[in-house]
Parts: sequence; C-alpha cells; structure tokens
Amino acid sequence: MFKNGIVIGKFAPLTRGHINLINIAACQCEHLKVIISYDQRWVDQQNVRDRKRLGLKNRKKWLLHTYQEIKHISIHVIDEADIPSFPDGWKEFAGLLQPFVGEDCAIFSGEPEEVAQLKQYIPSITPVIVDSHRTRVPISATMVRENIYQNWDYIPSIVRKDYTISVCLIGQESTGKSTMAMMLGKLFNTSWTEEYGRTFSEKELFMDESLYESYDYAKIAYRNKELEEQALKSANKIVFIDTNAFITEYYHRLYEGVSNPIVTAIAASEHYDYVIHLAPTVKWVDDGLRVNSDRSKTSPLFESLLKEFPNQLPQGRTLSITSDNYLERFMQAVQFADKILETVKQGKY
Ligand SMILES: NC(=O)c1ccc[n+]([C@@H]2O[C@H](COP(=O)([O-])OP(=O)(O)OC[C@H]3O[C@@H](n4cnc5c(N)ncnc54)[C@H](O)[C@@H]3O)[C@@H](O)[C@H]2O)c1
Repeated sequence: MFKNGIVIGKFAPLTRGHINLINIAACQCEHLKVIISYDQRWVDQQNVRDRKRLGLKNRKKWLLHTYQEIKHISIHVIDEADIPSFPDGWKEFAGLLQPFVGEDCAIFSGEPEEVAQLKQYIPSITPVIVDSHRTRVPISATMVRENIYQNWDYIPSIVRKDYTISVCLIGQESTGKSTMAMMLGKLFNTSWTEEYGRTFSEKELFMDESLYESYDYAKIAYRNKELEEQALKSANKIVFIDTNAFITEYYHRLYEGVSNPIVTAIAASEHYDYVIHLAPTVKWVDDGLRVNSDRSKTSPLFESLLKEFPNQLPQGRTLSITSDNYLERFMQAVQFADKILETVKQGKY
C-alpha cells in the first residue's frame, strides 16, 4: 500500500478504461489524486462536436460524478497553457506535477514510456504500470472520439449524457406527442420524457385548468428541463423529449393572452439536435384536460409562435409530419430516428 498515488490523463472523454485504471490505483494507496492534464490548444484542434464537449468543466464534472462517494480519491487539474504542447514539454510538465507528489508516492499509468519520462524529472515517484495492453477494457479515448456511438458500451452514463442525440417533439394539443415519444422510446430502447404540465394539472390543479396562475408555467418549464436531464442520464444514444418550454409558452399565451417573460426566455434559448413537428391533422381527442377543440383558434397562435421562435424548427434537422394517419405519422418518425442513428453510427454528427 502506498501513502499517495497519482493518475494523470486527458480523460477526453472519460472511458471505462480510465475507470479501470483509477479503481486499480485507488486499491493500492491511501490517497489517490486523479489529475486532468488540460491543454486548450489540443481542444481547439478537435471537431466541432468535441470542442463543445471536451472543455475542462465537462471533464472535471465527469470525474467528480464518478468518484464523489469515494473519499480517498480527489480530482485536480494541471493547465498546460504555459508549457510546450505534449510531447515537447516533459520537463515543464514534471514541474507542474511536482506539487502533487506526496510522500511514498506511486504514479499509476498504462503508458510505460510516459512514466519513465516523468521518473527522470521526479525520481522519488514509483511507477506502477496497469494493464498496458488494455485487456480488461480494450478501448482508448481516441477510439471513442473517432466513433463514440459504436463504442457506447465503453463510456460511463455521465459521459453518454453529453453525447446523446436529443429529439424534441412539438405540436399543438392532441397531436400525439406524448404517445409518439413513449412509443419511440420503447422501440429504440431508450428514455423519453413525459410532459410535466399534465402531471402538474392532475396533481396540483385537480384537472381544473382554470386554476392555473401565470407563475405556474415557469415551474412547468423548469421541471421539464430537469426531466430532460434525468432522461439524458439513462438514454441509449438518442432521447425523445415530449414537449418543451416553447409549448409551455404557447399554452401561457393561449390561456393568459400575454407572454410569460421567463418561459419566453427559456423557449428562445432551447436547442435540440433534431425536432419532430406534429401537425394538427389528426382528430382532436378529449382526454379530460383538453379544452381547445377548435383548431381554427389555436393554429394561428401556434403558427405565429413558430415564426417568433425560429430556433424551434432548426433547418435541416426538423421533420414536419403532416399526415392524418397515425401509422404513417409513426413510421415517418421511426425512419427519421433510424436515419439519425445511422448517420451518427458512421461517425458523422
Ligand atoms: N506538455 C507535455 O509535454 C506533457 C508531458 C507529459 C504529459 N502531458 C499530458 O498528460 C497527458 C497524459 O495523459 P494521456 O494522454 O495518456 O491521457 P489519457 O486520458 O489518454 O489516459 C490516461 C491514462 O489512462 C490509461 N488508459 C487509457 N485507456 C485505458 C484502458 N482502456 N485500460 C487501462 N488504462 C487505460 C492510459 O494508459 C493513461 O495512463 C497528455 O495527453 C498530456 O496532455 C503533457
């Protein structure tokens, strides 16, 4: 047992291979420091998708989420901004690492050459090579970045969350959003969200929508966002979102006659990878909550809101379903999701 241990990595992104290394290291020392070596120059060279996801905040969050309950593991950062980029700055990197090196300190790594380089500059450390052939988890972060969706099994759920493709279903009342989100989620073996507005009406207003106050809409919009976060954590590459703040704002304008500034702000900043817009071409069904059967009143409002919030129908990433046949609507949505998954499986994003 060592008194102190160190694991260094880019963790870009965190993989189960890194987790294997950290776990094995943690079993062999009293206190383990996991150090993220961060180089913004390296991030700037990545593709658009990874530039957005591989910033320091995400990398630190992924490690903290994974190890928060294990008290003898702590997470640290070395910023390489002022030293030559890897692999030209070994001496300078060792200088940055030195303050983390404690008494009786082992450095755990799968890279024998890298540890040998560090040992030259910090002779007190004891190198411990762990699974350098990557037999337990045969993956590298480079392979994951090259095709994250084919290597989905190798990344922890906290990282999956940030790479999951979101598909939001929008449309007026009684256009089949909730059923469609649920059916797609079940078919694609993934998560979906259930509209919180409905739960709120049932539990807080006892199905009497005349009891809505303007401020309730902001609560609904926030709660929907929390439910999205939750669904992302358990998603299998793709997630289906039933209703967003834009729809909450539509209801606010319908019932209150004016905009809700909080909900408007959320709706205007909403971004989903893809959107399915369900047109009100199917029969209006009374589910006990709905009161807007006259679509000649609701459609003009909905259409004007779509113009006001152009982010809600992103160009090239929106499927508009206008068929009046439920089977056709469902099959179009399924084909859309198939195509999205095919594109991402090929490593395109
Ligand atoms: N500026 C410089 O000159 C300089 C010098 C030294 C180090 N550094 C920095 O330190 C970083 C070193 O980290 P890295 O690139 O090796 O990080 P990494 O995130 O790729 O790997 C971190 C550790 O996890 C191990 N690992 C990865 N996949 C594994 C698997 N499937 N099974 C078991 N172990 C696995 C690696 O062998 C390594 O020890 C460099 O990228 C660089 O940023 C910079």
